[in-house]
Amino acid sequence: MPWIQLRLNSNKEHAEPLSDLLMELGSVSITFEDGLDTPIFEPKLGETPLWDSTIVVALFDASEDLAPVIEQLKALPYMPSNTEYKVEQVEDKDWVREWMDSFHPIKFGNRLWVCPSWREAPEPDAVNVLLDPGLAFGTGTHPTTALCMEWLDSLDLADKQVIDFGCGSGILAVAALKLGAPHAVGIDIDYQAIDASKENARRNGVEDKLSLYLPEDQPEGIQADVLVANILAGPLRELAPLIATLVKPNGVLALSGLLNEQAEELRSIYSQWFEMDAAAHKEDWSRLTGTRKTQ
Ligand SMILES: C[S@@+](CC[C@H](N)C(=O)[O-])C[C@H]1O[C@@H](n2cnc3c(N)ncnc32)[C@H](O)[C@@H]1O
Repeated sequence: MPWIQLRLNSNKEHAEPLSDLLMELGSVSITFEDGLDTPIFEPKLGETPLWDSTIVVALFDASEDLAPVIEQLKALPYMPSNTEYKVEQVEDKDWVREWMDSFHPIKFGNRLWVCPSWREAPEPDAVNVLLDPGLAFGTGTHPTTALCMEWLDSLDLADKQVIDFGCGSGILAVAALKLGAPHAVGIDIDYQAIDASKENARRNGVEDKLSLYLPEDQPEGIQADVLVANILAGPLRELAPLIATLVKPNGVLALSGLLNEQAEELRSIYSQWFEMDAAAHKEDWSRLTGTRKTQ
C-alpha cells in the first residue's frame, strides 16, 4: 500500500499531544526523531524520553488529503507560526523482507557463528547459533554483543554453569550452550526478551538446558562459573553487588554495554570483588572482564 508522511519540528512538551491529535486525524503511525543529534543512551523500560528538539513524523495512507490536517495543526495555540509542514511520499517496501535481506551470518572469534534462521550456515561444522531476534535486542551486529560473543568463544565452557544477565534475544546464553556449557540461566526485565530467548533456544535445540527468569522470579542462591552481562553502564553500576554474588569464587565475568569513557569507573567498582583485566574495545564500546576473588 502506498503511504505519505507529514514531518514537522516540535519539542519535548508538545510532541506527545501532537501525536495524539495526529492519530485522531487519521495517522496510522507516529515516529519521534532526534532533531539535533542528542542521543539518549539509557532510557528506562516503559519510558519514551523525548529530545528538546523532537521531529514528529506521522504516516498516512496516500489517499488521505493532508490539507485539512495541516489546517488543524496550524490552529493549535502552541504551534509556532513559522512551523514547516513537509509532506513526503514514502517508498513502498516490504520492510520485514528488507531487514531480513540485510542480516547475514557473522563470525565471532575462531569457531562461533550467528546465522539468521532463514539463511544457510556458511560453515556447517562450526558452532552455529541460529537466530531470529524477534522484538528483543541481540543480533550480534552491535559491538556490545560482538565483544561478549568473542569472549565466550575464547573460553572452555565444558562443565561451566553460565548466567546471561540481560539476555535479550538469548544470543549469548544460546552461544554458551552451543559452545559446550551444560546449563545456562537467562535473566531479563523484559518479558519479550524471555519469549525471544525461549524461541531461540528451541530453534537451536538447547531449550532443555536454558532456564529463563524475570528478576523477581530468579531463584535465590544461584551462582555461575561464567557470567556475562550486556546491559549498559547504569544498571551495571546499580547491580554490581548483586552481580558479584552471582559469580562463584574463581568464576569469570564479562561486562558489556559500556561506553569507552565509562569503563574506568565500572572497572574500579567491580575491582571490589573481581581481579579485573584490561578493557577490550570495539568502536565506542568497551568490555570489562575479571575473575572473582576467593574472599
Ligand atoms: C543490550 S541488551 C543485550 C541483549 C543480549 N544479551 C546481547 O548481548 O545482545 C540488554 C538487555 O538487558 C535487559 N536489561 C536491562 N536492565 C536490566 C536489569 N536491571 N535486569 C535484567 N535485565 C535487564 C534489557 O531488557 C535488554 O534485553
